Amino acid sequence: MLRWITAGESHGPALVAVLEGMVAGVEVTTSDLTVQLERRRLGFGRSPRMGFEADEVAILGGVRHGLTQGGPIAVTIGNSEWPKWEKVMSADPVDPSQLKSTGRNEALTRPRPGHADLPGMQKFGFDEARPVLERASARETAARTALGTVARNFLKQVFDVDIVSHVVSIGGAKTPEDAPVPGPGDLAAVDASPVRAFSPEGTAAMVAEVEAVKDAGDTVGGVIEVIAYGLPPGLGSHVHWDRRLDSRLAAALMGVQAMKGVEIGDGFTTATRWGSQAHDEIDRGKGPSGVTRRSNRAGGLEGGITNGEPLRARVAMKPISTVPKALSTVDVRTGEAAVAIHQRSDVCAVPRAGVVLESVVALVLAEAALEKFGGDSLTETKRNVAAYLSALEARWEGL
Ligand SMILES: Cc1cc2nc3c(=O)[nH]c(=O)nc-3n(C[C@H](O)[C@H](O)[C@H](O)COP(=O)(O)O)c2cc1C
Ligand SMILES: C=C(O[C@@H]1CC(C(=O)O)=C[C@@H](OP(=O)(O)O)[C@H]1O)C(=O)O
Repeated sequence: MLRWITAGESHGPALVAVLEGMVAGVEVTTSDLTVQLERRRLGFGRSPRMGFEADEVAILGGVRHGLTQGGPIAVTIGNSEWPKWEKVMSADPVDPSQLKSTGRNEALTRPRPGHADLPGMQKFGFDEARPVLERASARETAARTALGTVARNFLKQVFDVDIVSHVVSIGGAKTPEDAPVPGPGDLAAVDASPVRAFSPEGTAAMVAEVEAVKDAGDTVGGVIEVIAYGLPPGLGSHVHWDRRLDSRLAAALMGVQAMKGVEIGDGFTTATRWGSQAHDEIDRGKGPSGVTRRSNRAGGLEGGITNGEPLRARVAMKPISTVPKALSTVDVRTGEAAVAIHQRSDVCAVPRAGVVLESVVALVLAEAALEKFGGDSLTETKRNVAAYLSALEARWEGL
């Protein structure tokens, strides 16, 4: 069983993350983590913090001499701004009426619509939003990205899997329907686009959209596609709802802040098609499992099991909730109508969210791979994979 957990506040000293259940012998270095954390800071529309946040990453346990050891892998990511926030995070919040000017340790009593602020205050009995927003913040996705890097390395070293993502749309600006999607080696080209889109037309349209939104003092969401190349058939299972890989991927993807919809393969479009146009017909072929498909509308999953085709998931992200243009709220201190608190914020985090989504997909796929193939060392897992794949091929011998 692979488990991952994170802790830490957005403006606390550091984020902490642990990955438990990874086999020994996976090559991973601090610089691998740094590369992915740097990618997560990319993108047109990112927050001012992403310009200076250094993501001071350290591996504290579970890796020696560049190899996982089979024990829990512990990572910390220091927050560059901690010295500036230490006082705010330790002091009692001050009633805004007692402050001469707005200050950082002002009690946050004007909850922001679209954030966890108000339901979190109600649920936990807080009279201001700071304790909620510190943990609800998507700063936490840095921790999942770091752990996802270990999972990504494992998948690459076992199966030569490549996980890529690209932005399909931002607001009303879209990649053209017939534009090619990135292949296994195209991640650098996607990252070179300011909005992490694969088509030049899509990039131009989305950059213009983000600029217009920013000028209007607004925020915007979009759709990201994640694709995993190189998976064998047989990960996940049809036998029970919580073993289905599609349900597990959807939970992990929806578990990322601001994600509001997940579509596997052609998803909602498939619901409009007739059956003869909806599925992926099978031919004998030279694929690793002796068959090929005429299409990949299912996005690589049938019955909750990978079928050997590229796995495709599209994820809808809502617009950033901290809208510069004032949103109406109620001040919980006075009960009166008010304008929601606003601090610095992303205008559009869709491009960088793609890197987070790749990481959570890597974690779920690594977990499913370890369930299917087991092993305590990378060598053992690889041996099990090789035996399985040769049994699949042998199925067709003489036919
Ligand atoms: C990578 C990333 C960056 C984000 N940056 C911000 C931000 O700067 N400001 C903000 O208000 N929300 C930001 N969000 C979204 C909020 O955290 C999210 O709207 C909040 O958790 C409430 O959404 P939920 O109801 O889906 O959890 C970001 C989300 C992601 C994935
Ligand atoms: C810090 C990150 O994203 C943050 C996510 C976020 C939010 O409300 O979710 C609000 C902003 O934080 P701050 O209020 O400190 O400017 C973003 O910068 C990060 O992704 O590393």
